[in-house]
Amino acid sequence: MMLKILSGNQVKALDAAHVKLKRISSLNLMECAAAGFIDWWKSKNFDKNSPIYVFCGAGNNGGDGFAIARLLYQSGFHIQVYKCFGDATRLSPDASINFKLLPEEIRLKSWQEFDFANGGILIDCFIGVGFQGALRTEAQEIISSINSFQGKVISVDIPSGLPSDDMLEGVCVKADYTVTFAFPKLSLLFPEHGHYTGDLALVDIGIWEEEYLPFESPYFFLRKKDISGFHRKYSRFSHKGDFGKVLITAGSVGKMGAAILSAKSALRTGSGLVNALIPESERHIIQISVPEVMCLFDLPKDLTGFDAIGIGPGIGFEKKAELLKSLFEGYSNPMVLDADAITLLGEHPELLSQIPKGSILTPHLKEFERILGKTNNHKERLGKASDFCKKWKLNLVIKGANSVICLADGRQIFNSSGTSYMATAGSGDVLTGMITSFLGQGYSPEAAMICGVYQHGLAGEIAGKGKRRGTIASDIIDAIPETFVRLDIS
Ligand SMILES: NC(=O)C1=CN([C@@H]2O[C@H](COP(=O)(O)OP(=O)(O)OC[C@H]3O[C@@H](n4cnc5c(N)ncnc54)[C@H](O)[C@@H]3O)[C@@H](O)[C@H]2O)[C@@H](O)CC1
Ligand SMILES: Nc1ncnc2c1ncn2[C@@H]1O[C@H](COP(=O)(O)OP(=O)(O)O)[C@@H](O)[C@H]1O
Ligand SMILES: [K+]
Repeated sequence: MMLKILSGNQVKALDAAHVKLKRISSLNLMECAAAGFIDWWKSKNFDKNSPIYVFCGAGNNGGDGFAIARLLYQSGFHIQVYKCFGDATRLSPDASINFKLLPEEIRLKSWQEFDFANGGILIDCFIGVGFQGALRTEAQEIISSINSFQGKVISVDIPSGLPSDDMLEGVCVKADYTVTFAFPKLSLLFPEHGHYTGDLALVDIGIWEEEYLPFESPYFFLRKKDISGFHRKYSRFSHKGDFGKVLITAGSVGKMGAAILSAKSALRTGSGLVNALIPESERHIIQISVPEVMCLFDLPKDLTGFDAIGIGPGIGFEKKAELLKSLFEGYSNPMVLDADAITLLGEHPELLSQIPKGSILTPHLKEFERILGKTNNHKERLGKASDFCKKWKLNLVIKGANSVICLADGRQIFNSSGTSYMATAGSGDVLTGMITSFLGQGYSPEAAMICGVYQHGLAGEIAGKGKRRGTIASDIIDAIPETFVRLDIS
């Protein structure tokens, strides 16, 4: 089971059902959230001498803030709590109890008394998923002031002012870190909001995935623990035929790197046999750099012997629409379409209906526009992707941070692995090779995308750890085998 991403409106009902099931109080759950935050805090090793300012609203997000302030105070940190509400405001019941539990020494001052030129750490517990309507004037002022703070800002559950399921319209807190509870709120995964959310951490507050079952949502969050269930098991007697024979159609004059990267990635992901369809004039470069790959110079008449086909990286455009057509005519199993193949589909929409059902298209945002048209934002993009997948019975991987796997049945799965060090030429070619390889090993399109996308991100993390912005696509390939080790996949 994968973690469901619910809407902000569903959170109250989820919490209420959880509290009932576990026979605890909502106050216990708030304490659990605060304790989870403290665990994350400890993992960060923030400077013990740094002053900490906790900005609290009157709702349960503020309640989290009071509890966090108490726990940090007990651990010896220098805390001051600031209230973002007037004296006459009634606190939510749990916030009120946590307010009363605050030690006398760190009792509240009003946010207006705070000098935003201060340094240190500001914990933003002003507004959480209970944000509704348009921000009131004072709230706008508070948020703009928080954004003028010179130190680090940590938002609890969600940056205050960011709607949990929609695009930001007004102002919201710009956080360096967002520590969110139970599941990532949908809007935290939109690229447009990256500037506001900062680094994202997910804190488990003890709600099991089964407890999400009664709640409808097409969105899921893919984590490390989900991956092994999608993998095939091999036996001692497995032979190379069991690991699949794939065809990678990639590269052209001047772009043979794309073919090398995709083909090598397929091998490193476990394919038994990798054939590359390339221009004959370019054979030396690939045969020298990846001797394990066999080269073809013309599309074979019979394609049925291939367990999977991946097409697109660096193929160029000359006569390639015809190539796509021939592939679609000669092959009826799901294939992987990337890069130039996607651009060609944008120019030849009449080909969309001929793509084998269940195939996987892996566009980055620009390529996405070429087949699905312009979108104003990620929310709209997800909607268009869902309609497209259902209409054509195809799957999409919308690439980027938190790549989204869009399935033909409408489910959309956000990936959690990866690093910005992967924003480097050729890393998409690596993904094409990996997904094609899993498809060829007999994985369903869903399993191939899930394992491919997650492990691609994990390989990027492994490669990026030591090489940071010096990471190149070949480093990601070199790290693929280590991903099987980390996931304990034999
Ligand atoms: N038992 C629970 O329900 C739990 C809730 N938790 C926390 O509770 C939060 C949700 O709490 P609530 O539902 O009380 O809501 P919030 O505390 O997120 O939001 C309500 C507060 O925001 C203000 N606000 C809302 N819309 C506004 C607007 N347009 N302009 C200005 N101010 C506005 C309200 O006046 C109120 O003070 C979560 O984000 C999470 O941080 C966690 O403690 C986990 C357990
Ligand atoms: N900031 C990021 N965080 C995580 N992954 C990223 C990030 N930027 C890029 N990636 C990943 O790197 C790959 C880039 O693919 P693509 O844009 O096709 O590159 P190229 O065309 O150079 O091969 C995608 O899989 C994408 O998810
Ligand atoms: K907040």
